[in-house]
Amino acid sequence: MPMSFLPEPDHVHGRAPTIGVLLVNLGTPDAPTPEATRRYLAQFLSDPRVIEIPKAAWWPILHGVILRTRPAKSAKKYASIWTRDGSPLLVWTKKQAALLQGLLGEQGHRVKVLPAMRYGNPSITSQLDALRAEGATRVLILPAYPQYSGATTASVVDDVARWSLAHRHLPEFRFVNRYHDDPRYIAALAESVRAHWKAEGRGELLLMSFHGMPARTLALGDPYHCECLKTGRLLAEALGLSEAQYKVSFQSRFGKARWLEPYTEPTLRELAGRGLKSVDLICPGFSADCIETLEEIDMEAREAFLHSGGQRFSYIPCLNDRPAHIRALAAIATQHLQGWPTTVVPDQAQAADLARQREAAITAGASR
Ligand SMILES: C=CC1=C(C)c2cc3[nH]c(cc4nc(cc5[nH]c(cc1n2)c(C)c5CCC(=O)O)C(CCC(=O)O)=C4C)c(C)c3C=C
Ligand SMILES: [Fe+2]
Ligand SMILES: [Fe+2]
Repeated sequence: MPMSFLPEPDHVHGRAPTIGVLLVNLGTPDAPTPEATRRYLAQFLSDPRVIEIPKAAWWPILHGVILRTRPAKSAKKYASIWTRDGSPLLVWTKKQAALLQGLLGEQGHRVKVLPAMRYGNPSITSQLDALRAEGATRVLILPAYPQYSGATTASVVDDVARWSLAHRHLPEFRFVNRYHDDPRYIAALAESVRAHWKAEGRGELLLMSFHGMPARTLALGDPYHCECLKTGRLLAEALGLSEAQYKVSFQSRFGKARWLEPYTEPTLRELAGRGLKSVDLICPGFSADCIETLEEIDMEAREAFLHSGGQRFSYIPCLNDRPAHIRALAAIATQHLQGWPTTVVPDQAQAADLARQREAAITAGASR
């Protein structure tokens, strides 16, 4: 614990309390350059939730090898997907936050929704500061990870806890741990697949590729693998697919250890080798397109499939800003906001008026 806490903002009497929602995703470099990518990877890969290797063993590898070689390679990949407005992951997360605030507002919930990144910017800390400056007394943390994992969801909780360590008057926090089997999320995925099939035609198989994790995390009790499989099964059911018509795989292996299997790219090669000509690929665990989907899947995995005998590779984009996705997020947020006074609060004069009317109605009722 620190010896003292950061100064509190001046108390404002009678200010309507603000309710904040923080939509958090993983994070991304500030620019597609080796320097910015190095800063981002250094923060990301120093997180003990992400790399579960004792610091004494990991530090020399991270600083001596990985941060000397990977930033330049990753920066090139980032450059290949960068947009005029910046990194796709950040662009989508900002858009989702704005749309979510708009939809919740239309539904009568007055909340302030801000985007945040676990690594890089805008940081969770800076956005919690911003909410605090606006007088937020309650904050719902909504990690944009449908499937819970220690590396992602729990790491967001760690960061919120770190921010809390520096403050005296804490807002009330709530956390969404998962929504991997939420019917509205599954329906949004199914709708996106059907729309894609309608526009682009339908492949022989739907491959559902999730971000991987070290295989040992499953044995250690991480529910991630199980939740990915359940999302896959529910999506297949929603689409009426038989077991032969879909498959779940795991991508983005990092390091030399075994990760969750089957691996996406070898699976695609194998399927092509066995004569599969046409595949549709969706990444249901990513709520926004990012380097892992746009580069690793839609460029690298596509090439691997087509070079192994496949003829048609059709990538189904992430849910991004699709209306059904925003509706799902709004429904999930609303469920977790229950009991908090999000509905538009009348000002004090109006409130007094309403109270008088109510009083009069009760008196009138009693005298009848
Ligand atoms: C969606 C869930 C994710 C899990 C689970 C996850 C675990 C995990 N990731 C790494 C290493 C890297 N991931 C990288 C990028 C990245 N990862 C996720 C999501 C999950 N990661 C996203 C959304 C992104 C995209 C970021 C972007 O800017 O677009 C990267 C960086 C890219 C690269 O250099 O390849 C690394 C590294 C580990 C080790 C891990 C589990 C322990
Ligand atoms: Fe990752
Ligand atoms: Fe990757």
